[in-house]
This record gives sequence, structure tokens and C-alpha cells, in this order.
Amino acid sequence: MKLKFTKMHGAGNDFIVFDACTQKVDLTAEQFRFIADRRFGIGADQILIVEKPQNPATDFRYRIFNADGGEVEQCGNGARAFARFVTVFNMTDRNPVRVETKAGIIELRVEKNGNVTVNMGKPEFSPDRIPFDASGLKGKPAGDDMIWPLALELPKGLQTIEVSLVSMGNPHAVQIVENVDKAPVGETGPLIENHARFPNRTNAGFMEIENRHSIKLRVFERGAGETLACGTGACAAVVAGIRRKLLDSPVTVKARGGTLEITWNGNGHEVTMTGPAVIVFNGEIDL
Ligand SMILES: N[C@@H](CCC[C@H](N)C(=O)O)C(=O)O
Repeated sequence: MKLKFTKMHGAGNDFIVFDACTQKVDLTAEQFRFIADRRFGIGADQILIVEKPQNPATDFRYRIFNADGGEVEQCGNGARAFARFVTVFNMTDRNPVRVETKAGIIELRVEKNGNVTVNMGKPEFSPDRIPFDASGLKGKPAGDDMIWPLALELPKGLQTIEVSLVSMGNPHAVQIVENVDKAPVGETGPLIENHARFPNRTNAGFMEIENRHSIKLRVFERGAGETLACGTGACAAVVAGIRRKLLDSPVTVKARGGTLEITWNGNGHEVTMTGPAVIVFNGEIDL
């Protein structure tokens, strides 16, 4: 089976995009893992499948698969890549584009400079919406937010960290660190991702606050490991910072692969994200 694909990235978070409107794309989890493999396959953090709409109120449906083969609800950088993909390849003349994801409908606008602005919807915070098993735990109020203790079993002993919980359709545990470059992302990221209190696992964000309108962020992503940027992670970190009264909208998020601009006007409002979406090359793979 030969499939045409496009390699893209959004601030260094990289994707393989398949157009399932013009070719049949029916891949197993094993095939997704192979394609995402950086040595034996093409290499990507996530694989995106663009499909015809199922919901008449939308222009497309798009599905997201992590490098580990698992399907997920939402992907911020991927959403921007999707919008650029359907625009550049003339699959629609709509702008904004409405697309159905596993987490619901989102709206995307391609700007004149090629950047994409996405309405990422309303964040959610209650433990059952993450989901997070809070049984026996006492959250600590911080501004409008609730901070939850998370015990990690490290080789040097038990360490308890404090995280804000945010769902952007997908789960995020965000902690504040003094210096993001020295944060133990590789060591504690997998422990947070697979912590028993997150039944669906989680993305783990490490945020350094530079000032009320700027943060540095690293994210250890569920199913992909540390990526150069995470769009939903950027939204989750900014929302957590604003709820904790440490940040004010708009906020510039500096990831290792690029910069995203996030706005949020507080509880009950939708989050918007603006950032780049770049086509790297087109190819064909014989599976
Ligand atoms: N890179 C993404 C998030 C992709 C999904 C995530 N790893 C998850 O499992 O929820 C982004 O830009 O948001």
C-alpha cells in the first residue's frame, strides 16, 4: 500500500499528514509506530489524518495519533498544521476553517503571514474531566486554581511535586519551575505521564515564568516524549498561570522550537493560540 504524505512542523513539533479525502488511510497502531520512528520510518511526534467531515457543521474531520500509535483527543500545533495543509493544497477556500476533532469542534484562521490562529475552546479543571484520581488528596487553593500534590518515586526517594490540572480536550499536569533548562524533564516526565492517578496518562508541563506576559515551557508529551513545542501544553500552562494570578493575557510562550502567543480572558472563555505551521516536504511511503 503506497500512501502520499506531507511532513510538517509547528514550532518544531513535527507531524506526518495524510490526506484521507483522496486516498484510503487505514493504519494499525503498529504502522503508526513504524511511520513515526525516526530511524526506521519517516519520523514524527504525531501523525495527522485529514478526513471528509462527518458533522455537517464542519469542513473536515481530523484525527491525531501519537508516535506510540495511540489516538488522542487534541493537538494544538497539529491543528495549525492541519489548517495550513488544507489551505496550501487548495482543499478548501474557507477561512476560518471548522474542523471536528475527538475533543470537539475547533475553528482555525490562516493569517496573511502564514501563521495560524486557533480557537482552542474552553479549558476544564475538575479532576474527573482530566481525568485525575483525587481520592484521599487535598488540593491547595492558589488564586482561582487548585494545586494538587503528586508523589513521584525517584531512585533517590519519594518526591512530591505540585501540579495544576488543565484539560484542553487532552490532559495536562503543569508545574512551575525556577529554571526550565535545569528542570528534570527527562527524569520526572515519564513518571508524571504514567502516574497511577492519571488513568488516561497525561502530558507534563514545566513552566518558568519570566514576567506576567512571558513564560518558557518544556513539555514531556504523553505518547511522544519531550517535544520541541506543545500547543495544548502552551494553552494549559498559560491558563494555569492566569488562574494562579501569576500571568496576564496575552502571554508569549517560548518553547525550544519556537514561540506561540496565547490569549485567555479567564474562566468561561475560550483560549486562542497563534503560531507557525510549516510544510517541510512531500513524499510517498510504501507500507
Ligand atoms: N503536540 C501536541 C499534543 C499532542 C497530543 C498529546 N501528546 C497527548 O497525548 O495528549 C500539541 O501541540 O498540543
